[in-house]
Amino acid sequence: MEAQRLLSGFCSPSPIPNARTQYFVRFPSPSPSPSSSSSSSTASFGQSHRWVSFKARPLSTKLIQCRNTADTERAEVVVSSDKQDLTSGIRRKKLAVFVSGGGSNFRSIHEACLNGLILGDVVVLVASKQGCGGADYAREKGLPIMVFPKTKLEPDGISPADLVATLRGLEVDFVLLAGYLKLIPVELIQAYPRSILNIHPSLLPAFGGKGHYGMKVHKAVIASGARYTGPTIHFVDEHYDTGRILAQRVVPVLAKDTAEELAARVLREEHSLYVEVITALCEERIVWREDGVPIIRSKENLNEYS
Ligand SMILES: Nc1nc2c(c(=O)[nH]1)N[C@@H](CN(C=O)c1ccc(C(=O)N[C@@H](CCC(=O)O)C(=O)O)cc1)CN2
Ligand SMILES: NCC(=O)N[C@@H]1O[C@H](COP(=O)([O-])[O-])[C@@H](O)[C@H]1O
Repeated sequence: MEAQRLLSGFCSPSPIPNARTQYFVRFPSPSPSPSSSSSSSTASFGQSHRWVSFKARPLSTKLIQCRNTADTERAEVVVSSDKQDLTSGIRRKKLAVFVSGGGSNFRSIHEACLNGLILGDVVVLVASKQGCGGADYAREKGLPIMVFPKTKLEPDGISPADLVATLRGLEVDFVLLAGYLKLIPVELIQAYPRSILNIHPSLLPAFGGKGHYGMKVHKAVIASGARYTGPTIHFVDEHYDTGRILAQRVVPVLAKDTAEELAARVLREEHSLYVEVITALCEERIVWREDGVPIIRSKENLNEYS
């Protein structure tokens, strides 16, 4: 067995298993060979009042998870060599992104899919108008584009029924609104329950609803004297900005901020927050509390939520 490296890892099982708990360390299975033993083995653990420290022989440790089992007589420590191990067995998701403007969130999401951060792929862009930055980026990347809805200015736009049918035909798992400025129809809401997210540039429910979009939001925040703002990511229901809040991030409003300066500061946090949330969504780490509030389970520790 390779020289063991002391890897002081800690996990706080909750509830604390009793002293008789037997811990199992599960390593990624080595390349299959007739002699390879099972990848699980017991290991010696010190157990203090709240923490368990353990030795493990990591292949190349990046992530350690403490998983409680239903059986309080045993808790499992998963020493994983990389993210893939922790998401192995989870299917890559198909994403549809909806835009109306510049598309910087769309670009950020697409890049995170390409670089492996997000366990998913953008399979279609839906734009409210052909002539927007998001559509330009999709054309540059060779992504399919649909225009929705059909309007006088966009006669090639499709109907709600065709939108749903096309997304279903593409086997889209999640719909991500990223600066989309039209009302999502009830047909799509019903076809994709708990599967449509939107990002809004204020801390909802403040500064949300009809008429609250883009720079209008930042101007209203500054005019109100609010000292804090920030992006909100929420599930989409039939009305503007009233769906269940999933994630928020606080951004300071500075005394001499212009709306443009504030918008830029919030947008940077949007890019980071949306990629983090979509990563969790595609890794099936969204959990719905009994009161209907969605929360995100930590990747590193299955007992932590945000
Ligand atoms: N069913 C839903 N559809 C949409 C939601 C939602 O929560 N439920 N979110 C919006 C995005 N959004 C805020 O995050 C938002 C976008 C646009 C408006 C708005 O007032 N739009 C104007 C039209 C603007 C235009 O066409 O240029 C309007 O309806 O009069 C408010 C909030 C996306 N869809
Ligand atoms: N109410 C919806 C709304 O105002 N959305 C906002 O539009 C901008 C789109 O930027 P992007 O096109 O560069 O991603 C983003 O700031 C997003 O929060």
